[in-house]
Amino acid sequence: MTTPQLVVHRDKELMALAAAARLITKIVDAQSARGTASVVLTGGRNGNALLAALASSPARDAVDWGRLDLWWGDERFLPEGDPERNHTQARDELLDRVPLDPARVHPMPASDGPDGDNPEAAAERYAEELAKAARPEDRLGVPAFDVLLLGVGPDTHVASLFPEHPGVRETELTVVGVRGAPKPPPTRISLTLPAIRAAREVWLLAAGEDKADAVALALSGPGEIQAPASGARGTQRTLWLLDRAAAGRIPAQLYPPASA
Ligand SMILES: O=C(O)[C@H](O)[C@@H](O)[C@H](O)[C@H](O)COP(=O)(O)O
Repeated sequence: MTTPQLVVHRDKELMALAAAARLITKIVDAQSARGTASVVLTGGRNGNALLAALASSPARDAVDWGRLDLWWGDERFLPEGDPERNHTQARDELLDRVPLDPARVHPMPASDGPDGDNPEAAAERYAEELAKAARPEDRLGVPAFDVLLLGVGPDTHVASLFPEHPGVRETELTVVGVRGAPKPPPTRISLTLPAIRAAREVWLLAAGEDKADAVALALSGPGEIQAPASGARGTQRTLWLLDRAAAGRIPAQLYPPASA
């Protein structure tokens, strides 16, 4: 697994702007090399701040929006259009403002969809959608995402994989239903760590003093069951995008020398 790389920015606003610029460049490079790009979005304040920064970036339309595949790392299992859904928030921040190809935008199922209020069935449906999009050479029946974004919770959760919960222990399925999540709402759908680890690059976003303990813990080597963020690694790159407040308790030997 790739060793985590750390980049520390002055504050959360600058982190969002810099992460958005980084993502634009990544997508442009992928589209130039392969004619397409795929990104997995995350919910939460930092994930949404990145999308907002992307939407207002002067370089925004360097991206060929019609050749971008968008997936989600997790979703709150609520009715379509619910303001609490990550998909709804992503649409408000970015998706409804750029000319995406709707066929290439893959929201996770809603609780009023074909599977009703059964998160396990909805998770299975999403796993099938991922498998259909995967190429023969992709591992696990998951496309090799160019960038998979993850916010990091104060308990070191990523997506909807919480410490010591069943979802973080899953080693076979690529998508799981989550019940009784400590972070409301309690019912969710989430990629599993094996699916997350199929991504070329995994970028973890953490800003604010309330994340300092989680960042220090996740980087200091406990297992992924106790600290799910520590198991979120890309096949080519694992990048932690932090602000100084969230980086405040990282062990000295890990603190990047050239931090902003
Ligand atoms: O559905 C969700 O809530 C997210 O996917 C979740 O994993 C989030 O990214 C983290 O909880 C960090 O959230 P903040 O960035 O708001 O702290």
